[in-house]
Amino acid sequence: MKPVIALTKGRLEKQFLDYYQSLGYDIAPLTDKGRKLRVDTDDFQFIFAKGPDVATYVQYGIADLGIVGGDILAEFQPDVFDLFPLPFGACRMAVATEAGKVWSNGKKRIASKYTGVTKAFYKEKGESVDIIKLEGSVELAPILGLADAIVDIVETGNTLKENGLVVEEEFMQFSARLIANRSALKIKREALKSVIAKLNPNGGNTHD
Ligand SMILES: Nc1ncnc2c1ncn2[C@@H]1O[C@H](COP(=O)(O)OP(=O)(O)OP(=O)(O)O)[C@@H](O)[C@H]1O
Ligand SMILES: O=P(O)(O)OC[C@H]1O[C@H](OP(=O)(O)OP(=O)(O)O)[C@H](O)[C@@H]1O
Repeated sequence: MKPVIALTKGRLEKQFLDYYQSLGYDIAPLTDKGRKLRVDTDDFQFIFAKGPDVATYVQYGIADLGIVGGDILAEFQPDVFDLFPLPFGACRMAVATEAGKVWSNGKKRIASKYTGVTKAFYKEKGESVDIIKLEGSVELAPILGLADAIVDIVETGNTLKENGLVVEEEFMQFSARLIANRSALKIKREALKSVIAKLNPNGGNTHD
């Protein structure tokens, strides 16, 4: 049985494919897959899913390995083994507000896709806030008056800038990560060891 890798669809998928190709793997079966969500290559079976679902497939052992953003691990804290960072998908978690925002004395309203991270961040600060969950385009919330600020990931800063927002505080840094199912690491140790080493940007020194 080939190892099963769950890959986050979209942005990380594209960046992973470049990385995977740079390691000498043939990416043709993965780029020519059409709408298929499960693809076999000579080395692996790949499944394509949204980030939080990648973590779920790995946690439940459907996938042996997963490629997922560190932001997803911070938000959902799945029970998986976090092997090592991969050299793509770099971004930061930040609080952002409208430029020149004047804070009132009331309880702040914070909009975010990352409600778990947001809650933990303000708890650590000892500040009580109202958190509003959004699914995307969170930069709209302060502009339209839904929230005082957002907590979101920032890469280039272009989305904030083009929407008149500025970073107030950055508090976490992420990249894509290789994660593994905990029991697969033990049971399929021999089969997984060499592929994990091959996917390791540091040449396999991290996990034995
Ligand atoms: N601007 C960004 N720069 C770098 N990494 C990002 C950026 N946006 C997202 N990521 C990373 O890529 C992962 C997947 O993001 P992506 O935008 O492809 O999916 P998504 O957030 O589910 O959005 P969508 O609903 O549009 O698919 C995130 O979990 C994060 O780790
Ligand atoms: O700093 P930047 O390089 O501009 O990147 C940051 C943007 O990228 C992500 O959004 P995404 O494109 O995933 O869309 P979403 O709003 O639907 O989550 C994130 O939520 C920011 O909006």
